[in-house]
Amino acid sequence: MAATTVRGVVSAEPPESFARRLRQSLRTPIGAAALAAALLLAALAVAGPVVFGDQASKIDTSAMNQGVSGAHLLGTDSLGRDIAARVIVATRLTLRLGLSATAIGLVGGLLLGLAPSVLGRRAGRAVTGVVGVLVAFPGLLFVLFLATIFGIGSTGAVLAIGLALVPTLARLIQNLATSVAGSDYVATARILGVGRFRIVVRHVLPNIVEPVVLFAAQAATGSLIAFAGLSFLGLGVQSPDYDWGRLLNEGLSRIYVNPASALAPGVAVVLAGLVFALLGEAVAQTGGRRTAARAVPAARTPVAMNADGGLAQTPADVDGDALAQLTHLRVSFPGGRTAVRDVSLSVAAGEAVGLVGESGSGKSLTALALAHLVPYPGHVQGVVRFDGHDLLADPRSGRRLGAELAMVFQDPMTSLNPALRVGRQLAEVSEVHLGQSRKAALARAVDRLAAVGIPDPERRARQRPHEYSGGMRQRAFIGMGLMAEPRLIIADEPTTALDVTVQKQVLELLGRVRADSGAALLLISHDLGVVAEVCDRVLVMYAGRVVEELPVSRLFQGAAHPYTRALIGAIPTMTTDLDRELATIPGRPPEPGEEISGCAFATRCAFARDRCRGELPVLAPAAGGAGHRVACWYPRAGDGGTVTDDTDTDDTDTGITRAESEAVA
Ligand SMILES: Nc1ncnc2c1ncn2[C@@H]1O[C@H](COP(=O)(O)OP(=O)(O)OP(=O)(O)O)[C@@H](O)[C@H]1O
Repeated sequence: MAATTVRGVVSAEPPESFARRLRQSLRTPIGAAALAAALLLAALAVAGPVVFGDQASKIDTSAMNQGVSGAHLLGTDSLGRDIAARVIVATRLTLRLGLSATAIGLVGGLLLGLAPSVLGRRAGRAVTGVVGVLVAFPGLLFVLFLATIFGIGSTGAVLAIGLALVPTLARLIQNLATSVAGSDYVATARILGVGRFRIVVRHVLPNIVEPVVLFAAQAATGSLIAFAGLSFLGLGVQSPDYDWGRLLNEGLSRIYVNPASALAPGVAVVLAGLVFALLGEAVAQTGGRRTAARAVPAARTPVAMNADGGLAQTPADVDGDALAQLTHLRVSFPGGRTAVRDVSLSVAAGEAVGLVGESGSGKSLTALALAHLVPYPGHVQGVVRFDGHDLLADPRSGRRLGAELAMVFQDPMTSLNPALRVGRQLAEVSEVHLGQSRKAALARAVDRLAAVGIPDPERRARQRPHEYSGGMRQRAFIGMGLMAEPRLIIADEPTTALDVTVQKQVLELLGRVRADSGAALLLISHDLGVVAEVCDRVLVMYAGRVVEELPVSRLFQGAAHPYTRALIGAIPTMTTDLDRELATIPGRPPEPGEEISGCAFATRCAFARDRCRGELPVLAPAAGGAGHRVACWYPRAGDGGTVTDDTDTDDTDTGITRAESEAVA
């Protein structure tokens, strides 16, 4: 599966980097203003009650209800207390209550937001459903409802406002967590058998911290205003305590006598809200710069692990020698989209098998099924065996995969967790699977980084992925696979995102790793040249099915399926005429949901006849010899090359066709 990326708000950079960018943001005019205002507010909250406390509470019956004057900048209240002093003193309580409510909202939001990532699918869905219902409830009504339940007063108001924030923050965190959960590095952690809780703490949380901070700043503004509202209505802070909302309430009754008594606390609420908004803006600027430049993986949902409806396995389907085996694999998605149809393949210990085909042919899903990683709501049927264990029948056996299966993804940027040091990520494998101590695991990580050719591995182990080049990241990721003792490496287009020289280094590294470890390889690639260089055997997929399987030695000379030959014909060579358009296969492959009767390639095949359009060809031994199977009614034979429309001369050109061989039989 191509590592599709979308722009998003999830942090893809490490915390230090975020802190550095935040510092830069705070040096901009908006940032500097936000920082200065926040410091002033904090100073007022800390020093205000100490300096102005007495003046604010001193009753002076000789100066009641006075207007603005030199002695009383904002006038006095009905007991002769100085309103300016009271507004300053109220800063501490107002901020304390507002921030407490925000903290409650944040903690509740994190708990509910991360719960679906930690709980099983069913419980997770229930939590998501509850949050969905709560989000639909109008916020203000929710606050009033809760305030009534918890009772009038500061504590009740803090609880009411805090709890009313929970659904919105929980929904946001759920969305962020889901998008991080779809990243390659979380998939890797799953393959490694890392528990859900640990994945959330180590991989998800550090990567959502940035947008959560941003939304928390906005929530603080909201709770400040909500508090002022509740106190104004008499549901919040009660006498003799006072916050800005309460002062506003008291001042409003005298607004015609002394407008400043009502305006001052109102202005204080607005200004404090602005400070929070400015701080949020400064954080947003930080994120804005990052999101413009960076991309994060598209959301994927939790791993589907289901056995129901699997096709019956017959004893003949089990290959005793296979390390990994798929039998009658079918992967479908809701809406009748079947992406993989009846695929059977096996990889023997130490063998290198290539999986090729156009984009969308089902290669990645086939490999993901083997790694137990088909994304939800994908439905997997058939038999998936690894080292004799039936992974679908016993999902827990998938946990065993961690040490024995290494997966290399296309995009090295998304394979490693951007928030963790590379050494620590590698070390996690040994800690989880080999039970090594932190120190020993780190030493092994350094050793493995050296083994994959990372220069100065000790220093590099302390760095984060963004400090590595693309090729180095891919090497480090391969090194991660070597932390345990992999018996199978699944490499999904491991070189596509790299430039040509680095591609060669990574392929050589894979070859060396295989030679050293004896691991088998399932290599997914668009590039037949790469597959021919690295693999022993090739399977060609088209529209979710394997249409040809043959030894690599026969690929370029003996391919029998018109599709395989067309793929070969489309490879430019040194003799390709650069003045002519490159060869392509006309038409497009069918969509996973499309009804296909007969051969899926028939509409694009120059040799298709009526039988091809009406009857599905199954994989059957080809004339080429042992290990060569083809799903075509009229397979080609000969020297390979570009498929041309030679329908008229078909029988003489292609040698023995299956139709003829069947007729002979
Ligand atoms: N999560 C999903 N939901 C729905 N359809 C999906 C999902 N993942 C893959 N598919 C569909 O399944 C088909 C096969 O996808 P897959 O990624 O296996 O193809 P591929 O051969 O690996 O392609 P590529 O070379 O582009 O990675 C595609 O048509 C794709 O649209």
